[in-house]
Amino acid sequence: MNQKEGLLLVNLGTPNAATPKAITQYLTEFLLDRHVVDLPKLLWYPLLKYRIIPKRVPYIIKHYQKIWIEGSSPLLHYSQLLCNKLQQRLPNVQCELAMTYGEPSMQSALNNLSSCTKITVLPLFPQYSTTTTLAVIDKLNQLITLNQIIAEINYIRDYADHPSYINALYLQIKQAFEDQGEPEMLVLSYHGIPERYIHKRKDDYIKRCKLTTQLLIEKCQKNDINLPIEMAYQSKFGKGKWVEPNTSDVLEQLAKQGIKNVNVICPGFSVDCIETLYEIDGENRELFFNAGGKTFYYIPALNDTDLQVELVVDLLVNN
Ligand SMILES: C=CC1=C(C)c2cc3[nH]c(cc4nc(cc5[nH]c(cc1n2)c(C)c5CCC(=O)O)C(CCC(=O)O)=C4C)c(C)c3C=C
Ligand SMILES: [Fe+2]
Ligand SMILES: [Fe+2]
Repeated sequence: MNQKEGLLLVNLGTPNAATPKAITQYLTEFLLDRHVVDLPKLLWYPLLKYRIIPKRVPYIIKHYQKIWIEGSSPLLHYSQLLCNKLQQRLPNVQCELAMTYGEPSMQSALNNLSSCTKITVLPLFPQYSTTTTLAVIDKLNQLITLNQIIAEINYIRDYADHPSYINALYLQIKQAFEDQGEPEMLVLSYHGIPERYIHKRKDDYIKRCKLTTQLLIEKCQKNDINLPIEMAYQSKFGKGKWVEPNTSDVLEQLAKQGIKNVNVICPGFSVDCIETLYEIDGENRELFFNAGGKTFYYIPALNDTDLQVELVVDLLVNN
């Protein structure tokens, strides 16, 4: 039988326009998913619709507008560029992009892959989490049942400790240091999660982030990059307790302790998005300067670089 192979890249999702309507639609779909927020629906739905969304949308719309690239959200822009480059690099594999929330939908990507007999699914989250990766797997499994898909499906659970990923991050850091000079301190900032998910769901996300950090530090030290490296968690949302330390607190403390020059990299974000371009390179940069810091450089995500393309090729080959 003629085997046709497909690769399905899945990222989180993002508004399709920097307008109140599009942002409302995106946030509503995303935050109603029980993988993301697990409060009882009867309580959460009215709170989200009448309190959180009306407050959040006017706040983040300005941020989205500032970072918008060529008519689209950076998350979609870079994910699409990556998918296009992978298609050129792998002419015998059909490459498709989907988002867990919004467009391009997983249903449309599966329709496009309907002639494939084997599909590898790569959630673009280097560290597994029930809030992101499991949301992709559960949604896809529902669609597979609904559409009676019989192709062989392989999921890549995560790649937090994959040598090609660690090497790509290391090379991205090395390049930044060559271009900008080595800073006094490097901060690794990962997206946070509510602390209760670690125990309630046995989410091993924090373990996976710590493993990436440990391997990256070892890789840097083996290659004579010996500056102090700290890890922290960003993007806290809502009132409950999230994992710590918080990136903003760490940066503020560093500046107050007299550290003048930092670089920040966000290893958990495969492509740049509002959380890296605005929260880190906008808000946290300003906070660091206000606390006494002098130089702040955000090291870009792997995006559609050759490093990221080759990383995905390696993940596919080893699967
Ligand atoms: C309870 C709320 C949230 C959890 C849990 C959460 C986990 C989580 N998110 C990412 C990656 C991304 N999140 C992004 C945006 C974003 N995240 C939340 C909330 C939770 N995330 C919100 C409300 C938003 C929207 C922006 C905002 O209002 O601040 C994005 C970027 C999307 C974009 O449009 O650019 C990414 C990527 C991970 C990896 C993660 C858990 C590990
Ligand atoms: Fe998030
Ligand atoms: Fe944020």
